Amino acid sequence: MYNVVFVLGPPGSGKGTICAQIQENLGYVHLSAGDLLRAEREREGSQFGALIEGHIKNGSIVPVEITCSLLENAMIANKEANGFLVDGFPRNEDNLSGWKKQMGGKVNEQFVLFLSCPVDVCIDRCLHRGQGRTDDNVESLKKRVETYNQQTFPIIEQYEKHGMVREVNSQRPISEVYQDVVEVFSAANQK
Ligand SMILES: Nc1ncnc2c1ncn2[C@@H]1O[C@H](COP(=O)(O)OP(=O)(O)O)[C@@H](O)[C@H]1O
Ligand SMILES: O=c1ccn([C@@H]2O[C@H](COP(=O)(O)OP(=O)(O)O)[C@@H](O)[C@H]2O)c(=O)[nH]1
Ligand SMILES: [Mg+2]
Repeated sequence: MYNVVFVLGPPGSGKGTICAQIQENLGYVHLSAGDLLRAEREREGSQFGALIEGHIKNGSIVPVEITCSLLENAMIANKEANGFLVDGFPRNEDNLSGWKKQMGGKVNEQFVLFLSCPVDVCIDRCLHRGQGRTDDNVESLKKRVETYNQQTFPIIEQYEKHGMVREVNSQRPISEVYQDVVEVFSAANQK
């Protein structure tokens, strides 16, 4: 059984930043669904490059079969990890049902780390992220936020109903956010 922590929050809430620090210090392996999709988009011979880029630019969600397989392959390649930080997934109902179908019997879902941050702050961070992403522009960001509000937040609410959500306010300096996140992990791993 793989231990899994889902890390969710609006675009720019700091998911990647916090996951990198957790990976560094707590032995979890960081799997960013967005990074895996961008790598697949660039992979020579991939049949999915154009489809992935279309969704990324449009702020819509790639079909779960593609994303989930990338995640599972990355988990298989890192069997020795204490657990996995699944960053930016599941983002909609299709993601959630596909994940349950493919991974249901293979994972122990520990909790959902929800980084909450006001949308205007998040958009501003993305516009200054400086990674040259094709979706860090005003037009794509508008669609990404809409997708987050309409499709991703309801997934967080579902997990909340099962008592699985740990919310941390990420509209604060990174060191303060990280401190609270470490406490969440400590509490979860004490059980
Ligand atoms: N707590 C924070 N305060 C200020 N800037 C932050 C904070 N966390 C992340 N950032 C910056 O905001 C941008 C988006 O962060 P990132 O981790 O890529 O977010 P996400 O993966 O949720 O989209 C990056 O440039 C990052 O350096
Ligand atoms: O499970 C996922 C994760 C990401 N994406 C796509 O990849 C984009 C960028 O996702 P990422 O998590 O990298 O963005 P972030 O929230 O970190 O800014 C999203 O808008 C989606 O189009 C997707 O389709 N499925
Ligand atoms: Mg990210």
